[in-house]
Amino acid sequence: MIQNIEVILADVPTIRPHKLSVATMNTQTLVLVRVVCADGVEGWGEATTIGGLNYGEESPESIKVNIDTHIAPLLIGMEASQVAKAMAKIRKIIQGNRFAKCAIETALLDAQARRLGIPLSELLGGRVRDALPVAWTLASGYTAKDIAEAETMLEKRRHRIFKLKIGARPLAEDVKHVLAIKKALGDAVSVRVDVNQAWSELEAVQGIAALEAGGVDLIEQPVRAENMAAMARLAQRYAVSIMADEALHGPQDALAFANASAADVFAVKITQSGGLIPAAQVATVAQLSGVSLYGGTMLEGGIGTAASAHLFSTFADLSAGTELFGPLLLTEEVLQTPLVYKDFMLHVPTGPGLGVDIDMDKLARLRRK
Ligand SMILES: O=C(O)C[C@H]1C=CC(=O)O1
Ligand SMILES: [Mn+2]
Repeated sequence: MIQNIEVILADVPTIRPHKLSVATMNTQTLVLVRVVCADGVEGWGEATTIGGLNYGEESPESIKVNIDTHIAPLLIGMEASQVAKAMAKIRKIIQGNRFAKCAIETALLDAQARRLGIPLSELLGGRVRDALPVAWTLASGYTAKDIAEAETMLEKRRHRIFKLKIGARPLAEDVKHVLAIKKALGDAVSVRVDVNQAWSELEAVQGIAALEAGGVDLIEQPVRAENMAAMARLAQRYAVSIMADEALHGPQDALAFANASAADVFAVKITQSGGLIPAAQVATVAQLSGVSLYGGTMLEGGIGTAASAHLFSTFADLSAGTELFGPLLLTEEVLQTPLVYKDFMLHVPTGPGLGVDIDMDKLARLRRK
């Protein structure tokens, strides 16, 4: 039986300012959900977002209020092992709130996998790989700093795929910045850009042409999420891969995008999709439609990152890799044992459930009072 649901906010400084076209992050607010069951089993989930309300329509504070006030009371007393039944009730009664739903579903699935003594990946259909390629985002705002950061990552054998955040500055400046980094890092390295919706279609036409010619591999969400028609025109116009991110709010959007041939790659995010199961459906739609997959992040800490890793380990195709580096952007680790990043890969935990555990003393110090 589901006995208690607690939502914890913890503000953790980032290792350096992280500059996106929609926000500059100096801290990340972890939104953690703890579900306690009557049989003594506990599950954890995460609903972390980026930049308060700058990126998505749920804020850390709204997620906490909505779970505490509207979602938890619907679940208390329900059978904890019947995760699908619990989630069907929430999805029927509660509109929107995909991040909140994701955290709840993750915690219930974590608890159930622990109960069964199996890794979460096995409850999600079974892993086909034990380690995931993991990109790093260069977003200091300075070209020379970004190049030095990338070189350190290459030396440490931590990352060899780099995503650059652009769209805040004039197009010509952004193009110059990206091409300077690509030139410095060379052909053995994959350089990608994320515009976070900042360009008009005309800017995208001009920007993508220059970036493609300079050897950039992938263009993420160049135009507004709502503008599926522009995404389709860009995807058809250019050979370089066009990826949808903010446009995908679950399986229904994925189906519309696939039907419109509006992206070459989908960034699958468990929170944006509304949970692990809907995120798996987004991946299924992609695979049935010939769209490639990328494992996305909302820069979550260890819980959300582990949950995402378990799901992405089950994807038959993961040709664009992942960006599950969230915990590495933070100055504080909330897990008892950190996730393993080695030889350009994130290793998927092997223990029961998420296979990671919260350091409760650490969290007690970090949590918002
Ligand atoms: O992809 C996004 O839009 C959000 C996020 C993921 C990595 C990163 O640096 O920012
Ligand atoms: Mn993105």
